[in-house]
Amino acid sequence: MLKTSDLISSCQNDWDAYTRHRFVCELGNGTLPEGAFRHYLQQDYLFLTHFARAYALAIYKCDNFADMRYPLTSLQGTLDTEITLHIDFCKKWGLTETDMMAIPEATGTVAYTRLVLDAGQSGSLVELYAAMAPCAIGYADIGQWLINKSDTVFDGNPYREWIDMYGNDEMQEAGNNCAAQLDAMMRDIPKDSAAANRIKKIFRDAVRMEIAFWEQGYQDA
Ligand SMILES: Cc1ncc(C[n+]2csc(CCO)c2C)c(N)n1
Repeated sequence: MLKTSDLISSCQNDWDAYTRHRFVCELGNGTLPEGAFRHYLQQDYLFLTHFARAYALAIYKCDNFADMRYPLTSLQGTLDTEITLHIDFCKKWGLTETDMMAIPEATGTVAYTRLVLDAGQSGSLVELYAAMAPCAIGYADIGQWLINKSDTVFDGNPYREWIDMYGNDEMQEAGNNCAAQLDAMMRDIPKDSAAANRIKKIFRDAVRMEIAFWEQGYQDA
């Protein structure tokens, strides 16, 4: 039966390009140009707005109370942890929340978020989760990798809070829960079925969007 690990291995090159991207390495050793990080943060604020809507859409698509708990908890995590940290970060970098709301969405932000929302609107709940999974699983993987990487700089790294947030236990748990939820939903889908191929394509497209999201930080800064 189809598993999250199959989705990753079916696009391993793209997965590695996403989770080991130059942007990630430069965050880790503190050499990322400030403009690239500022641009990323601004766009990520807008990204998270739509990602929160996608969790709300997942709640809408659930047909029982028990299933609603997973997207509800994730939505709360996004609002309470990630968005709060972004707002604090932005203040530190001289941007208010009003400034951030007024910034136009970059094309990569529009492309990624609308791809996720379209997967949910036009597809099933499992397809929506497949589009959302690279986000939580990938960032947990990145956070843990950076925390353990020998050349990661902690003291004096301007991006340290970012590393600490994505490397902490709560994020690891969020990544594991996301994979477990997806595994449970794909339990009855045979590996080489048409349904499996559709899910693999959605997952891979979202991974490609994550790569483009890192890239746009450099291009538009
Ligand atoms: C482009 C982009 N991709 C992934 C994340 C990480 N992230 C967003 S929502 C969420 C789930 C738990 O809150 C996680 C881990 C990000 N911030 N920006």
